[in-house]
Amino acid sequence: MEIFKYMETYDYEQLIFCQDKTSGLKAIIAIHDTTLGPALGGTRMWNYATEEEAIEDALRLAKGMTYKNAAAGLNLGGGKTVIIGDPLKDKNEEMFRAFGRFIQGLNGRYITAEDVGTTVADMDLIHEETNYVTGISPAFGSSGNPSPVTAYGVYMGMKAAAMEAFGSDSLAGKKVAVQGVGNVAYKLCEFLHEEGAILTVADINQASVDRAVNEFGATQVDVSEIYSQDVDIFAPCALGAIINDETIPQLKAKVVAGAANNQLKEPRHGDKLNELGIVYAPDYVINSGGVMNVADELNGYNRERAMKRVEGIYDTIARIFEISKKEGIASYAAADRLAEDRIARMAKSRRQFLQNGKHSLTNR
Ligand SMILES: NC(=O)C1=CN([C@@H]2O[C@H](COP(=O)(O)OP(=O)(O)OC[C@H]3O[C@@H](n4cnc5c(N)ncnc54)[C@H](O)[C@@H]3O)[C@@H](O)[C@H]2O)C=CC1
Ligand SMILES: O=C(O)CCC(=O)C(=O)O
Repeated sequence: MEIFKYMETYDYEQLIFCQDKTSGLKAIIAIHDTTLGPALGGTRMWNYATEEEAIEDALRLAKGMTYKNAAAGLNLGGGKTVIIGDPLKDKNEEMFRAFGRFIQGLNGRYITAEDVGTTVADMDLIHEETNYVTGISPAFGSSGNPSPVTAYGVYMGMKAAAMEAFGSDSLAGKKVAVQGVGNVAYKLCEFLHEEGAILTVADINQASVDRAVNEFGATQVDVSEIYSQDVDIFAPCALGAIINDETIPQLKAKVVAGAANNQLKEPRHGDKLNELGIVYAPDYVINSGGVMNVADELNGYNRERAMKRVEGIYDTIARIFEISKKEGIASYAAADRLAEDRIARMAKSRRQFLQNGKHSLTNR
């Protein structure tokens, strides 16, 4: 991989490698764009097969956060960290504290949070060394685990997508197939069940499935059968790249709305959904409740204020469908346009401010 070429092509600002021999820390912090503010994005811990794979993941995820934060209306840029290692075997206190010191060294350019493989307890360790961390324990006056809030945002976004597809945002009686019933989807299923939706679930973890079956009357299907269920809504809440050439022909659902990041294998798969008249709620918008929640900590956490912002995901998704129809583009492209326009407007207004400042200085 030619790193500088890649960074130049996709406008990355900074890539930082952090190594600590004592703890075994090998972390890569990618900062994509800080036009809107400091880069905020979680830390993923994963057993990457190669260093190149880890770098690519960090870069790809950081760019995703630029778009997610911009579309969410946050004054934050995009960044992400990957730690190379097995989250079940390789974690230790020194590792997260060493990582905290590296973050502190960036003096606020990057703020971290949880992601796959990291927990609130890990964030608390980072917090021993730096304040540039969110998603720490409620004991510190913070927001804690973001998953239930993410789930509420997905529920709101799913309602907006139902409005678009069915002319009503009521999910009562709607059949929903949920792929993966982990932290986010468990809570999503609770919201859906309370409203009277009929649930079908699949997960590689039988205990997670059993919980949804017992508590919400869900029907279990094999993981390979979740795409082809005769349902109204497909909610991907596990893996990325699950909307692809193999799965699209299987879909009977009229709506795709779920929590998973990077759902489209390639942009053309979003175009295909659009051609088929399947309403797709763009992933980084519908799942932005988590980041809205942790970002609220930066102003002194207020649950009510955070939830109010998360509720707004309904309107943002509805607006994206409007842009999509008006411009004749797929919803994923409309979401990108919304995010890019906001960044461009802010960059312009900042430039004007700087120019004005410079003129007044020159005139003195
Ligand atoms: N937790 C949060 O606040 C946020 C989560 N997301 C995304 O939402 C998704 C879910 O996140 P969490 O619930 O936190 O993760 P999780 O790890 O708690 O849940 C994922 C579930 O998917 C299951 N799974 C894995 N492979 C599967 C397969 N092939 N078929 C069916 N199920 C499978 C796992 O067993 C697990 O139960 C992820 O893509 C994550 O990146 C996005 C934004 C925020
Ligand atoms: O939700 C979080 O914990 C942090 C934000 C983030 O990294 C994400 O939304 O993917």
